[in-house]
Amino acid sequence: MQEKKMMHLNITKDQVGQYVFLPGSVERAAKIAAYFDNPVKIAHHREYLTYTGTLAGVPVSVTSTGIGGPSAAIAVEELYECGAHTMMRIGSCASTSPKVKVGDVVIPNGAVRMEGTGIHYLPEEFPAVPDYEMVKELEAAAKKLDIPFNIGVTISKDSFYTEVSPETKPVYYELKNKWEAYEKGGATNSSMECATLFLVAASLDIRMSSVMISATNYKSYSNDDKDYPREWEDRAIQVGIEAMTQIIKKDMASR
Ligand SMILES: O=P(O)(O)O[C@H]1O[C@H](CO)[C@@H](O)[C@H]1O
Ligand SMILES: O=c1cc[nH]c(=O)[nH]1
Repeated sequence: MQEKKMMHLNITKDQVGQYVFLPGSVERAAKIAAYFDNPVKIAHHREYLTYTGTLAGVPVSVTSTGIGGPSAAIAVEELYECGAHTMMRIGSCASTSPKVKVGDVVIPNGAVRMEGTGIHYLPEEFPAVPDYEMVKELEAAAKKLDIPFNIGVTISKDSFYTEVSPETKPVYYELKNKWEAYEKGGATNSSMECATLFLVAASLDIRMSSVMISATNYKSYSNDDKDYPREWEDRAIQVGIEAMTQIIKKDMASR
């Protein structure tokens, strides 16, 4: 009988590793795969581009998740069904604090749930947090590579332009108050998938974390592609690859 192929990712169980990187963008998936040994393109269906290779001799994969929680949740569910148990978002984010400069690496230790997919998994009072051991490995990797980093609360929102230009939106009164409150609460950055990923992972009892590159300086938004700091993306990728390699090695040693 032909093996089941997942409906959205177009992958089968034997085609992916148990350790998976989750960038938002398709382009970043290819960049991450370039760090694997023997990367092979597995499938590209909708926003989901998957490569599999090895790190420390163990099969690893990367799957792009597209933009936002709904598509990211689908990726995690289908990868989990194919056997993955340890996943890491390698993303980009916006700084919401003077503590985070453009090009800094950000490692979330919790996420504001300004998103809708997570409520389909766990009630609103449940915290969206990454796996603690993975956060520690990411911190160690950033220190080892001497890359400037911030560990802090990330804001996960379902909409891009309500943060970039909130004053143009009918519910500005609410957006303004919320963003001010998040900043006062010490949130250091924002992006669009972390809370969902942390909550879906909690509901499946698998490990999830995130490492991101700050694409903006505090309060200096630009939606002009020429201002996007692609040259810094490799920093987040390097930290993620190093941390995942150490996680794999520790897992192998404790078997
Ligand atoms: O660069 P990625 O990983 O896609 O992350 C960020 O970029 C997209 C918005 O431009 C959202 O997906 C946001 O989370
Ligand atoms: O400005 C940005 C950059 C990345 N991700 C976001 O959500 N916003």
